[in-house]
Amino acid sequence: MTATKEMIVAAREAASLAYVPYSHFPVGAAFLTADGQVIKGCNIENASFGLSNCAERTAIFKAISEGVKDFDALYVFGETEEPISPCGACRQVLAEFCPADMPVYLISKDDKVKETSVEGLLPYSFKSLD
Ligand SMILES: O=c1ccn([C@H]2C[C@H](O)[C@@H](CO)O2)c(=O)[nH]1
Ligand SMILES: [Zn+2]
Repeated sequence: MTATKEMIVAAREAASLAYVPYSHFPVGAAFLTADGQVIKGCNIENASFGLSNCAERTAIFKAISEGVKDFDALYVFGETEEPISPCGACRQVLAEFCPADMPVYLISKDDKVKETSVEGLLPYSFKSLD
C-alpha cells in the first residue's frame, strides 16, 4: 500500500481544527476504513494539561464510538521538519484496535512521508485478549 494524496490532505485538514492554545502544535489524524470512509481527528488541549487528547486518539475514539472498527490505514500530520512520531499512549491505543500490520503514514510539514505500521510503532505490545 502507498500513501495517497487525498488522505495526506485529509490529515492536514484535520490538523486545521486542532484546539492548541497551550502548545501551538496542531496535529491531524485520518483513518481510512475498509468501506472507504475517512475519519478525522485533531488534538484537543485543556487548561489542565494532562487532560489533552492527541489527534490519533480523537480519531480512533470517534470511529469506535460510531461502530467503525475495520481500519485500513492511518495518516498523521504534524508541523514537524521530519515526519511526526506518535506518543506512547496513542501507540498503545492503536495496538488495541488496529491490525498489527496496518500501514501508518507519518507526515511532516513539507509532506515528507514515513511509512510504518502499528507493530512498527509498538513492537511486542501489551494485549490482554487473545
Ligand atoms: O503524535 C502526536 C504528538 C503530539 N500530539 C499533541 C499533543 C499535544 O496537544 C501537542 C504537543 O505535544 O501535540 C498529537 O496530537 N499527536
Ligand atoms: Zn498521542
